[in-house]
Amino acid sequence: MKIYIVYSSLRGNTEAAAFILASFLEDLGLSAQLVGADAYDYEALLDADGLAIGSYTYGNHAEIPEELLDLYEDLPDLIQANPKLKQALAVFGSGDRDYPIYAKAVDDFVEIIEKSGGHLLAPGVKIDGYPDYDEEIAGLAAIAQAFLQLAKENN
Ligand SMILES: Cc1cc2nc3c(=O)[nH]c(=O)nc-3n(C[C@H](O)[C@H](O)[C@H](O)COP(=O)(O)O)c2cc1C
Repeated sequence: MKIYIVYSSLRGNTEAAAFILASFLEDLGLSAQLVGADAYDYEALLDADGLAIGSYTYGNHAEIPEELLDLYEDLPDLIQANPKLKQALAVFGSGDRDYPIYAKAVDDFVEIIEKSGGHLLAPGVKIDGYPDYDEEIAGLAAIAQAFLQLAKENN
């Protein structure tokens, strides 16, 4: 099962979450390819079996960072073009609870996936700063478990 984790991280918090997710997947016998937003490749995702998106929240209006906008805009097409990926999507990302709108990029990615007919394997995971709260780690673990479940169903 080819799972891609496409993420962006300015200060390392979302990156840490991406690494944690990748290590959970590995522990379950699944392999994940970590892809920084700058190396995002539409063509590669046409062949993917799963995609986890990691996005921090930025800007004056709790925005998706610019480097992830291509992926955001491509998602409706990708979901239509790759039926495997359509069934195997997940979202996580770091924010800061002190901002008026917390980790909205996670909500935005969840929304575009659902609007495009994509299936989220597990609820979006919002992470306050560095991923160290139990519920955040549990959310990432739930994503990994859901990928494992899917891999079993498809075998
Ligand atoms: C200019 C600026 C704007 C931000 N706006 C938000 C925001 O609206 N909502 C939020 O939850 N976090 C906001 N943050 C906080 C970051 O999302 C937070 O620091 C996060 O941990 C960064 O993740 P990273 O380490 O993966 O880059 C903002 C940070 C900066 C510097």
